[in-house]
Amino acid sequence: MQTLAVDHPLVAHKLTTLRDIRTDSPTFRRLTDELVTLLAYEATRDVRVAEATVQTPLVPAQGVQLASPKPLVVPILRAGLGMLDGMTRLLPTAEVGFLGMVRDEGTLQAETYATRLPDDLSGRQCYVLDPMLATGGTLAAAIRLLFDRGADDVTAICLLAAPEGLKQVEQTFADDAAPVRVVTAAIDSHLNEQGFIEPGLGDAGDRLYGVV
Ligand SMILES: O=P(O)(O)OC[C@H]1O[C@H](OP(=O)(O)OP(=O)(O)O)[C@H](O)[C@@H]1O
Ligand SMILES: O=c1cc[nH]c(=O)[nH]1
Ligand SMILES: [Mg+2]
Repeated sequence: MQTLAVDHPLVAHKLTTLRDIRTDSPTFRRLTDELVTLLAYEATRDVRVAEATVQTPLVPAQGVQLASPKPLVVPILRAGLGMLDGMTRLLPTAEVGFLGMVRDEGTLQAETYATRLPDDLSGRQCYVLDPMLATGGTLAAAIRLLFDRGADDVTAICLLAAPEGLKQVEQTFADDAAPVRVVTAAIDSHLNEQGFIEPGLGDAGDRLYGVV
C-alpha cells in the first residue's frame, strides 16, 4: 500500500483550523471542501488518461483526456459526503457511487447500511472519500466491496489517519494484486480507548452535520 501524507503549508493551516473545537459547522464544511480539493490534486496523480489531439486556433496539439471507463468517486456516508463537492470540482466527469457505513461505538465494527454502486467495476479506478481512518475497519470493508465488484485500483482520501488504521488496511490488502493508496492531510499520533484519533478533530460526522 502507498501512503501519502500531503506536506503543504496550506493543508497544514486548514487542518489546524479544522481541529480547533471553536470551529463551527459552516466553517468546518467549507474547510473540508477546500482541503479535499488540495488532497485530490495529489490523489489523482495516477488517474488514467488517454492521448488526445485537439485543434488550437493555430494548429493541432497533442494532449490527454481522462480515459474510459471514468473514475468512480465513492463517499462513505455520512461524513464522506462532506468531501464530495471538493472532489468532483477536480473530477467533474467522474461517476459517483455511495456507501453508507457506520461504526458501532462499542465494538468499533463497521456495518454497511447502504450500497449504491455499479454492479460491475471491472477496470475502474475508484476514489473513496472518508475524513477519518481510525481503526481502518470501515475503509478496509469499503475497499473489499469495491474489489469484489472488480475495481482494480483504489485510492482513499482522508483528512486524518491513525497509524493503527493504516497498518490494518495495509495488512488486509497485502496479498491483493490491485494497488491501494491512502492520501491524507496528516498521520496523527494514536487511537484512544474509544477508538478516536488523537489529537484528531473529534467526530467528523457530528462536526459536519451535528449530533444525531
Ligand atoms: O476507521 P474506523 O475505526 O472504521 O472509523 C472511521 C469511521 O468512523 C466515522 O464514521 P461514523 O461511524 O462515525 O459514521 P458517520 O460518518 O455517520 O458519523 C468515519 O467517518 C469513518 O467512516
Ligand atoms: O476520531 C475519529 C474516529 C472515528 N470517527 C471520527 O469521526 N473520528
Ligand atoms: Mg461519526
